[in-house]
Amino acid sequence: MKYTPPILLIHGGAGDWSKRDSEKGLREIKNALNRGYEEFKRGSAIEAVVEAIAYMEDSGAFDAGIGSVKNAKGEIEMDAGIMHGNTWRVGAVASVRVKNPIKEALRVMLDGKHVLLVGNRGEESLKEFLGNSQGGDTVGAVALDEQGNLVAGTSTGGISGKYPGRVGDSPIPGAGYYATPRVAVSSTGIGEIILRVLPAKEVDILVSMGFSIEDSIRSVINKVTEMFGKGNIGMIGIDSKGYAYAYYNTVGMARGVKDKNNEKSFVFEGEI
Ligand SMILES: NC(=O)C[C@H](N)C(=O)O
Repeated sequence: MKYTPPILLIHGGAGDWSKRDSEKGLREIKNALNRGYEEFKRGSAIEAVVEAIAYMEDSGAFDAGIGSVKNAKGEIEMDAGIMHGNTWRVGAVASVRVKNPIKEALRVMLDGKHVLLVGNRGEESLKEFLGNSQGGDTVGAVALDEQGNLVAGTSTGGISGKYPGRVGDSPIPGAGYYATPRVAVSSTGIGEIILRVLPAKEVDILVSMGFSIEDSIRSVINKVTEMFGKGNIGMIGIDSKGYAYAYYNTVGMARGVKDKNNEKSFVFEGEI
């Protein structure tokens, strides 16, 4: 459906939400949506995306920030990335242990020298928060502001029991997120599949060929389902005209959208 900028569309992960606290997930999606949307008053799509994701990292209801799942050694290692579509600027961090990985990713993007930094570089330790995982899922946000800025970001604790040092799709542009002058997209699901398919990049290619954001996201996810079966991917996306869409092949995906006149959020059925 078409929305009026400024628009914020977020997700709290695709997965089996029948086994999680979906009411809490939905409540926290609404809070994150409102927290991020506030930023449009003073900031741009960048601040809206970062603050919505930082809220979800701090919530504990999702597999990101303090809610991150643990690796095989019982430690938290998080990945995050952000991209500003209009300028192709991008910043990401992988295998970090900081309070808000999305803010670290933003620092990498604003610094501009590199795209992806790996490992801890002496930031605030998350040790005191270890063990807060409530089994939620990866978080992401996409936004289009009134100036036409398209921004996408994703943040995750990865996959429970992963090998130490494992990096998923979430900090990789074209996989866990992607933004161009045409679209902003965030993915969630099994990183080992998403890294093979690069669905966020594919959505931009399809939109550049003239397909709608809805058809593009649907066809990429249907392709993943054909190749790898169900239960492994969800995506949200927005285009430069304000068309927004969310789709997944899992049992649910926490998600929500907000503009001046609309606010919607769902975990299970519901059309963005
Ligand atoms: N739940 C997720 O979306 C996990 C994330 N895509 C990863 O594989 O690291």
